[in-house]
Amino acid sequence: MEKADIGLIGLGVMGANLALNIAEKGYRVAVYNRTTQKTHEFHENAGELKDRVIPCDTLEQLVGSIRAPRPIILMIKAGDPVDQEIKALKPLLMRDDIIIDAGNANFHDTVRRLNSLGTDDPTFVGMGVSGGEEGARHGPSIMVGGTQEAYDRISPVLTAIAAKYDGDPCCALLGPDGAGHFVKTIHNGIEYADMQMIAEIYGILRDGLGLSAPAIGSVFSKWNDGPLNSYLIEITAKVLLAVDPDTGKAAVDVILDSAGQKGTGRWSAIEAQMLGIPATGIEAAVAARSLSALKAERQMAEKAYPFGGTALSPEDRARFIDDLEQGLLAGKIAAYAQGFAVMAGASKEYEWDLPLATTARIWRAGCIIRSQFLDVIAEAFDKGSPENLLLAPAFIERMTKGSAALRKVVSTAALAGLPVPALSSALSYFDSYRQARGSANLIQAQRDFFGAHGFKRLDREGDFHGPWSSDMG
Ligand SMILES: NC(=O)C1=CN([C@@H]2O[C@H](COP(=O)(O)OP(=O)(O)OC[C@H]3O[C@@H](n4cnc5c(N)ncnc54)[C@H](OP(=O)(O)O)[C@@H]3O)[C@@H](O)[C@H]2O)C=CC1
Ligand SMILES: O=C(CO)[C@H](O)[C@H](O)COP(=O)(O)O
Repeated sequence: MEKADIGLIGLGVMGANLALNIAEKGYRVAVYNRTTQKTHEFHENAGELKDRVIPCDTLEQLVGSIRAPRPIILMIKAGDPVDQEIKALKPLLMRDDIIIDAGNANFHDTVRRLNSLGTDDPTFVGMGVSGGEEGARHGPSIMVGGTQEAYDRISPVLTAIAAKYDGDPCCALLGPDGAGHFVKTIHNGIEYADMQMIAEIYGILRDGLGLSAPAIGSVFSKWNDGPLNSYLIEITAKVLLAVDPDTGKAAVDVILDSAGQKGTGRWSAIEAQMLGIPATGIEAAVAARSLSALKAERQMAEKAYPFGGTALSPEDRARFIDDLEQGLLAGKIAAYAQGFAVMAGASKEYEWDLPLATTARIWRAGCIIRSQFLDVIAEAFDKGSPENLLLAPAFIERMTKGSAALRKVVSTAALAGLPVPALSSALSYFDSYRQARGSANLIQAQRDFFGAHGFKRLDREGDFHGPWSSDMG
């Protein structure tokens, strides 16, 4: 039997669709899944692509079915299963073979896995893949971390299966070792912030303006034709317009208001903190999901503190809805600026030389946060390396207009008692960032008072202590 060009382990949601995508692009793919029955069901259901799929019951069979040197994609649950699979594969593979971990790995694990391989072990590549089920099947965004040599060997198949934006594949080598998985993690952190801000706007429209789900769906649908145009806004409109077949109610109205999370958003916030880069939108979004999971406590708290806010009655409803659109755009700009700042910080810290314009370009199609807005970000990085996207000329005008709307949205929501943690964090980030003289001089004074930590002065060089003593009245 003709050997396969590539192997793939893990036929879950992502792996099965990625395997079909690979086969559709003309490659023969050998597949293996821990639960063997799934492998055969997958093969049986592969339709006209069946002839390009080689189902394997064992890892030995999988390795034997691929033409050497073998690229093997792991698309399984992140964490310990990846270590177990690498351990089982290693003795079966040669030095020139490549194991590609395409799951949502923590980049520290990727670096550790790479460092644990000896010179005679196979090559290891950490690869972030975004786009969910549909993206995996028809074209995801692919963020690769590894050596140029390994990338050159696997890029023909990766660029073939990746999403295309204006004909360009949304796939790139972003740096060595953990760079690809780091960028995917921050992609997800931005995804969290984007989704949270959209949810907050939905909350204002539902609880503040009293709009029904389909009416809110129509608002998002209209916004998708404007500057907010993006996959997330598009699916938000579709979700809000969908009907639950069992009850006839809006589908969104029968869903429990507790958000799940698998780790990448939290890792983004942790890495931002470790690097000392403010990423308040991502942090607020992660915390909001955690708070949403405290359903029982929230029910008790609502009894203890009955809703005291007032429902919104903006004199000009249409104008307020315009403010919501512009405010959401401003919040989104701040969140993306933070995400890119975290990547710039990591690039410096780990000497990755991350290509930020390329990163924005490969996010324009295929991934969950895809939008034309990323084209503007790519151009901003092409024109220079702004310290922060908020300083890029293309965003100054947008933010000047958008921040005024965001201020109205946040203040109106706060007075009405409606929670807007990510939107308000974006506004505070913007206000703090554009304030040349902040209030941290007082914090420095306090630190010096209680811990003799010292401070710098505005009017001379050096380290100083203040004129305070503990018995000061
Ligand atoms: N779903 C999504 O939208 C996206 C997911 N990802 C990432 O892709 C990876 C796969 O996700 P997804 O396809 O959604 O997950 P699924 O839950 O659909 O599938 C999980 C796969 O992992 C396998 N697996 C689980 N535990 C082990 C183990 N201990 N040893 C070997 N194999 C194991 C499962 O095998 P079995 O059938 O035997 O249980 C199955 O093939 C994850 O890292 C995920 O974070 C990345 C981008 C988007
Ligand atoms: O990587 C993804 C999208 O880009 C996955 O869908 C991931 O599971 C999303 O994260 P979470 O489950 O924490 O919401």
